[in-house]
Amino acid sequence: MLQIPSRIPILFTDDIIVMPGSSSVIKVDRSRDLNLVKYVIAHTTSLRSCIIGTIPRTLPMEKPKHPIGTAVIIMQISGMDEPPSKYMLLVHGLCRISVERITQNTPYVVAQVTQIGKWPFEPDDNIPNDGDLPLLSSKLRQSAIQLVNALDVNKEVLIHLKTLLKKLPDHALPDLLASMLHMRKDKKMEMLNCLDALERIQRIYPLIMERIENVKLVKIKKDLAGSFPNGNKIGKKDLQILNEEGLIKDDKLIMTPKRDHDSLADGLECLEKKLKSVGLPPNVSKVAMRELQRLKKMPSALPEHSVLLNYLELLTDLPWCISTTDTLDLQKAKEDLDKDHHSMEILKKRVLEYLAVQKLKHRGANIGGLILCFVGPPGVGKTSIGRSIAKTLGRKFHRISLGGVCDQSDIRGHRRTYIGSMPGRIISGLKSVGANNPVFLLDEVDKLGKGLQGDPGAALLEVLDAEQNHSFVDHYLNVPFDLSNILFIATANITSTIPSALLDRMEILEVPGYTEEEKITICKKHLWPKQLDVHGLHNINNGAKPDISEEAIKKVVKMYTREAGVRELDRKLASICRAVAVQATSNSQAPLVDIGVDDLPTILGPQKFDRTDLLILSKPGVAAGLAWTKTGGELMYVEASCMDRGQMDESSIGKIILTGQLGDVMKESAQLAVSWVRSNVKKTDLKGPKLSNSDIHLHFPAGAVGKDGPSAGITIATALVSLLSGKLVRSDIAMTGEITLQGRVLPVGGIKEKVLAAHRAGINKVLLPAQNRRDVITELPHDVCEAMDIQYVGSIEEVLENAFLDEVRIPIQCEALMNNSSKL
Ligand SMILES: Nc1ncnc2c1ncn2[C@@H]1O[C@H](COP(=O)(O)OP(=O)(O)OP(=O)(O)O)[C@@H](O)[C@H]1O
Repeated sequence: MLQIPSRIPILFTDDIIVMPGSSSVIKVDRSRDLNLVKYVIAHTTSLRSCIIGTIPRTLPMEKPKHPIGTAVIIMQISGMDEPPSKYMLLVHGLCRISVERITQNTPYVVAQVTQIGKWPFEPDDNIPNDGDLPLLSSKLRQSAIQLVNALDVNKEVLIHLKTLLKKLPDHALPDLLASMLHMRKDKKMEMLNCLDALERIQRIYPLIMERIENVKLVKIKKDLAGSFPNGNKIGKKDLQILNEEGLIKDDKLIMTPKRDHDSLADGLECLEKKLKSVGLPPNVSKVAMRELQRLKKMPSALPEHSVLLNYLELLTDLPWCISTTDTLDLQKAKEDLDKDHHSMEILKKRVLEYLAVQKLKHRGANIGGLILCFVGPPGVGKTSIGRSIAKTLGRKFHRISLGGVCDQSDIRGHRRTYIGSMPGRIISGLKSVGANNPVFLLDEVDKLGKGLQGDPGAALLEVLDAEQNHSFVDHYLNVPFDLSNILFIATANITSTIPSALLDRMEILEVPGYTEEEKITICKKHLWPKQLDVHGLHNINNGAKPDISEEAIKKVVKMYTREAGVRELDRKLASICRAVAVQATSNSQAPLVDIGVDDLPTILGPQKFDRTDLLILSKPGVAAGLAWTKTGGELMYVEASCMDRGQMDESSIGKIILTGQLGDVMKESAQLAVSWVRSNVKKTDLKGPKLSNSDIHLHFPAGAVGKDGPSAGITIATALVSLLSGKLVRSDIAMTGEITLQGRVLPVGGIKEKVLAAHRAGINKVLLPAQNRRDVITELPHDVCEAMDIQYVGSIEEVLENAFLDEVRIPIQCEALMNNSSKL
């Protein structure tokens, strides 16, 4: 027995009135309704267990005290979470409800409701089985079957409808018929508000009879059409004839279906013409024509009708043979790219190479689909250079944000078997740009999720694979579309979370963070003029344009931001522009035209960072390392401490305690460093605690941020040696490098980011693995190389030589090995 909960979430509907026993598609795009989808429907484990109420929206003056609505279950949900968010819900009506009171208004509406009646297929004891009702009901059932017989529908639909009409209990029949008939909203609302079963039958019966008449008339009209001079249009004279033949009542030809039918027929004709003119490939055209024929035979009242119509319209909207012409002027392209973005030389070079090849391709050469992937910290311009590449090439641009996408139908679309199904983002994107060779920016490809609904990464593989993507089949479209002309550009912060098969198909281009000098130039040339534009400050007070001094920019970069990219810097400039705008529009103050260092504290508040806020290492057991994170390089201190082993501990060696959310590789690296220290610092004359008698605790602040990778190896070893020797590590030195059991120092990644982070933090000396010398030469800007004292180390011994203020004499056991290690 169906029991509706007494408190259920409510969805207000505009045009749709859901009748009990019928299915409807509801569009959800208002914010409170979107919240309902996000917070309630998306969180249920099974969609069908989620019962909500739908209430038709009424005008304020006719608002009833206890509105009547329908309790529904959700059958299917589809849509986009990307702004502007929009969902389509396929719902099935259960029974009427009466709203007693609204108990919650935000973030979505919840109401206390009373259930009215039962589920259509449940026998209702309150309905009398003698008297007028069964009699009228059987008449209605016969008429409904007569109407269905008269309709021009295919055999299966006919059988289905007739079985349904025969099976339905008396009390549910009028509701189902009301959902099938074309009725005005107010009439349908009256049906919903009508709580008496007999009265419902009395209301629907004349409508069914009228519809039977209309269908008959349409048929007669069709038969007679040839004999009228106007073809399908019936004139006054013709009406006279029809009247004489008794086919017209009260001088009126009530033909709601006639109008629908005609406009529909016109629409279908138009659609057919379009399908023939958009250049569908032969195999697609065959499918389209077959579906069109099916559509023509289908009654428009069937939900599948609109599904098929939408599908065919999509076929006409897709750019099957529309493409933009590439601008292949290399010189101009270089100028354009330089104009939009400072630095980023590797990227620009690669784009120019691509253009050169494209130019040759036009002369007969051929290259496979190109997929570039820009990897780098946030705010370094990965997305915006993608946009500028499209502009340079003269192609359309479309951005697809993949962050958090965990359903493969987001990429490949939903199968068309359900109402409310939609194509995937690739096909939707092509529809919106209207050209088949756009630049598609797949943003945040490293944040693709994996959910119960399949792996979107696998779906992307098919999109990006040059071998397959010339015949990509979207589930909704169900015919192949050639994606090989699209220039795909992906962006990511890190490569480690990109599925390896996907990574394999992309050409990785690293976009490292900027140096201070680069940031200042970007600010002067790009960000400041852009912010002036955005804030309408290009022309304040007699053409004067606010200017910001280089010193002020430098201070904002150094003291108010600490980032690899320029996003925060951009935000700070926006704050400055807002302050200037306020002054420019207030009558009491003179407009601020030259912004200097002294204006910054009033506008931006106290500075956030201080060059001198580096840790002055005042205790043994601490060393500064350099870490690479997805937001750029960072200075990371490693802390080591020793304590007596616990009484209960029977083992011969002390424990190693690691804290600071370390990944597996980093844990192993810490163990390696400890083992090296244990095995090489034995016969010691060191003053600190003895390793063999102690538990070692290594901590990596900040504890809440996850860390991984082997590059902290030499820093951990240095911190331990400092602890054991009681000597301080130099405060002005930072290091990075992987350690081996033999004490060799191996190369690590992210060198540019790490050195820049040290530079930003005011550290002047860094220890880097000898094998990373090449990266420093090729990646680091000259001014940073000049400013930094970079020491290359091949063994941990060399690290220790450089890391301490006074020389630390460590009696290393296998000295010969250590001395040779840098040559290994
Ligand atoms: N080299 C540059 N020259 C000019 N402007 C730049 C440069 N680098 C970044 N910008 C500007 O910085 C802002 C942020 O860039 P963008 O949004 O493209 O960063 P992103 O690397 O895509 O970041 P995320 O990884 O967070 O998506 C943009 O306004 C962009 O124009």
